[in-house]
Amino acid sequence: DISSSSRVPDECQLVYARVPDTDDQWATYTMIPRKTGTNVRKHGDIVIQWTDPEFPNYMDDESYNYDRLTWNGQETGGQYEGKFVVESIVTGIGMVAQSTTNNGGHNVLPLVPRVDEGSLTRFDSPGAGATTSYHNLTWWFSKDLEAGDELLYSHEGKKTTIPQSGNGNVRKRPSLEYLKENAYCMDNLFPRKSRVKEAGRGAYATRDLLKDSIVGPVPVALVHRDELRSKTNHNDQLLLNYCLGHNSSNWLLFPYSPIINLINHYNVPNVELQWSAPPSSNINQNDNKKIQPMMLLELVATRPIQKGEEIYLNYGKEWEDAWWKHDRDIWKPSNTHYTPSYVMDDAIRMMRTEQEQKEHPYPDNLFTSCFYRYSDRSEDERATGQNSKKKDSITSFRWHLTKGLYDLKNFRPCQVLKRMEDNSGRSAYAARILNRPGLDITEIIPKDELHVVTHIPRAAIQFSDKAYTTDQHLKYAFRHEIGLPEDLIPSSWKIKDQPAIDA
Ligand SMILES: C[S@@+](CC[C@H](N)C(=O)[O-])C[C@H]1O[C@@H](n2cnc3c(N)ncnc32)[C@H](O)[C@@H]1O
Repeated sequence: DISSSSRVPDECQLVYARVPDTDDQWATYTMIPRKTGTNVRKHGDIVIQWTDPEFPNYMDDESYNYDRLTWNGQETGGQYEGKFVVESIVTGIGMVAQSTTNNGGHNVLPLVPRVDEGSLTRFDSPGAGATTSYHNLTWWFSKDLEAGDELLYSHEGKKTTIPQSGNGNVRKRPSLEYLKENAYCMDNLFPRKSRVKEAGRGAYATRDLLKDSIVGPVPVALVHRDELRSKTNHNDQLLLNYCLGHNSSNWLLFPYSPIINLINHYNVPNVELQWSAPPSSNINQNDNKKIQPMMLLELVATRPIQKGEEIYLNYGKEWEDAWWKHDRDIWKPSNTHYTPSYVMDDAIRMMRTEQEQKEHPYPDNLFTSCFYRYSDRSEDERATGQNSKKKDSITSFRWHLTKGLYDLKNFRPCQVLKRMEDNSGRSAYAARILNRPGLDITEIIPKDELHVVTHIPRAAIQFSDKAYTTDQHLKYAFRHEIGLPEDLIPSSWKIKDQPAIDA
């Protein structure tokens, strides 16, 4: 019996609540007025890259949306993690805020995530590759908001089975009293390096939390185990480590509210999970392309938690056994030379030309990319391209900054041909621009065209990791879902005729 007042502490600024007068729509609301340009929260979301997803055989249906939870990988910088398709799961604000297709109707915008290994390296850590390197994707307000306003982000292509408003109609602002009584606080947690060795990042309490109070809402999406088996790779998808499950069921639950995904395992936990309302038993498991009813768990404090304490969930004995086995018997340190792209970008100020790289190659796992928009060419420049009908025509373009050019979707492979100095004595480069999978059609350079761009500043060139070379693809990366107590698994989801998966 939790008194409603303990759900939303007075200082809470961000809440999750059912939209008034709807059955199944949930939204994220601000409890205080907000100013344009300020951050939604100081810390951002993590991003999980789902690489080259595959249709499980039995889901042989064109409309099956493996991308129902996701953004296009090129929006988060994940485009090179896979060979063909990369879907980015922006868990947190990217999923609990409503998306609007209403042009200009949004009031929050995302920044790009930071990329690093979070101190777990492949040379010395059994945890390498078991957690995501994409983190701290922060959001900012693009409009002033009043207390009680709903957060809306702009997302056209997002398919989703998570109940969403979709149409982006501006709804009546609920009263603060309604939110105080019915909402869940969503800023009780913040991210920081975990105190657990090898665990990566962790979740910490923003404020003192009472025993039995709700630490946060845990809306979950249904994911099938088959979706997480990668045929391209020897290993399961990284997403598995962020899912809740039990080996009596092939259905996994992916929690998607802010910071919840960062909670680590400890066998003396300070929180546990419970259903807010038991999931409706009429969920058609084999039909999860359809809109699923909202499924919501609650994270409850099992003892008083002090501000600044790390939050721990007991992932269960099976998870712990799997981890120790991994640590003792499976993991091996990497012994080949490796420099990730973000380290190289800090280290190298002057880019080498293709010619220079013959003598002085970059590490094998890297290549260079440029921020460039092919569709920015002027009429004249287009004409030169079209007139030279002969094969292997060379077209050239002078790089200049246009609005949105540094969006990650404009990031594409390029080969540095020449280094020059611009008028102010800074290095600038000429590079051949190449295609990659996933580009918009207007961005694809025709096969026989050699498209050279001059005057590219160093800042518009960066190192990229080749597909399947980053830590999340390591052969020995740990993979195991978080153990959900069996009594939380609805009996209709349990494996009946099929043998249980051995984990
Ligand atoms: C849901 S994630 C938790 C967040 C993760 N620490 C991060 O930085 O993204 C689960 C993963 O965290 C790591 N982890 C959690 N608890 C751990 C522990 N007690 N010891 C080692 N690794 C742990 C494991 O890699 C596990 O697969």
